[in-house]
Amino acid sequence: MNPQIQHLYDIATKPERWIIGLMSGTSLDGLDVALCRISGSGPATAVVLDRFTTVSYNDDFKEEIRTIFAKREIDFERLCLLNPYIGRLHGRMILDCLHEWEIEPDAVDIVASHGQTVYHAPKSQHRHDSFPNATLQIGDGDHIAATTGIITFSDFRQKHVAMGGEGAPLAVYGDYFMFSKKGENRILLNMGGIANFTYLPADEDASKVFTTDTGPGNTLLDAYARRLLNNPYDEDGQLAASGQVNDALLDSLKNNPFFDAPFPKTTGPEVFNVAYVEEAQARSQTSDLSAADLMATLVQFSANTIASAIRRVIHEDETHIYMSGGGMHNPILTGAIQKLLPGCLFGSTNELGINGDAKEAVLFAVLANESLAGGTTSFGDRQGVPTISMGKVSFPR
Ligand SMILES: Nc1ncnc2c1ncn2[C@@H]1O[C@H](COP(=O)(O)OP(=O)(O)OP(=O)(O)O)[C@@H](O)[C@H]1O
Ligand SMILES: CC(=O)N[C@H]1[C@@H]2OC[C@@H](O2)[C@@H](O)[C@@H]1O[C@H](C)C(=O)O
Repeated sequence: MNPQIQHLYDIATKPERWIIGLMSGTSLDGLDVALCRISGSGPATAVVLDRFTTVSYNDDFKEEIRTIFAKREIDFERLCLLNPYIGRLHGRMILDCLHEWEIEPDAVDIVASHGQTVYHAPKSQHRHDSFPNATLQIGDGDHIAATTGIITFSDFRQKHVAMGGEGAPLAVYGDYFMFSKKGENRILLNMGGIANFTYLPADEDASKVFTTDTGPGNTLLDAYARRLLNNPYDEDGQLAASGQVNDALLDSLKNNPFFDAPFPKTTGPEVFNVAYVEEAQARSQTSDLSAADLMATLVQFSANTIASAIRRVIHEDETHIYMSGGGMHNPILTGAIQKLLPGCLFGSTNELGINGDAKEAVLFAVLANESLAGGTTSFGDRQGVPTISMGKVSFPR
């Protein structure tokens, strides 16, 4: 037997695994690195988030990714070059984190890497009948494994697509395993570039849980913060707070079939981008709106679409909503959502033991753990939540 297979088997049978989860999201702010100690599997999964940091990307690198990100036409050579480049960069970032934490790489059992999404194309978006749902993440796992010497799981989304899903959202699996609670209806709301929520019913029935994207979270806010403020984001929603919501533009922004489509569904910055806003402005004759009013309207757009999606599944007051993702730090956004859902109890996943900024990186650690040591939970026979094991294995040598 290849000794690396034996090593993988030994990891799968350990009572506790050290797994580093990595997420590089649509906000392109940096690489989230979550060192987790995980025992058990399925609903018995227990996660201790031992260390967490976000390693910021420098401006040149962000610009480099933006040249190929969420665009229909790109420099194909750049895409090809960035695939190994990002893998190696993420590998080096892991080693730097471990050095800082004074942890030897061989103490870590597995790296679980999401990679960088460069294009997301569910059928509802690409509309080519003869092609399946599609999504593409780069930053190849072989390069992470070779750079760190740690067995790496990567490219988690393709199995979901292979089983008829859209490749996202995958949060349903991790949220169910980590945060489901008998007797309490829960909503886990993540506000990254794109917002999504997971519904966890009080009866803990796996065949009812799902996660759906709701539309933009911060992606439009960030795009306009770059344009209007020359900042990566509108810190604490300060610009938005100084403006007034424009109802004509808000209505025009909400005019998209994505919002009425059934759950679960996914989207991305391929749809919700500056061109989308400019078209909505042209339709509503609001192209000369002030920077502050535009930002206020964009925040309200995210808040309205998040709240109305959640309202479609909550039937009782006092549903607990646990927030995560960078949007939870924007008080104008969270304030608007709370106003739209007055009966709900708001908190963050920090209260459930997982730092909200780390939740998505932890998810990939949990998915790798499940592929190694679980795989027995059935999510029923439903579209969008296939019962699957995800991630491709890269050995270091
Ligand atoms: N203090 C703050 N005020 C306003 N916005 C903030 C603040 N802190 C973080 N954010 C927002 O959070 C974003 C980062 O969020 P996060 O890291 O969750 O996104 P992501 O993981 O890249 O996205 P996705 O989940 O869509 O892949 C920033 O770009 C910014 O918009
Ligand atoms: C294709 C892709 O990268 N989608 C991301 C993105 O960021 C948020 C939202 O859009 C979600 O669908 C997904 O990530 C999370 C981790 C998920 O799959 O659950």
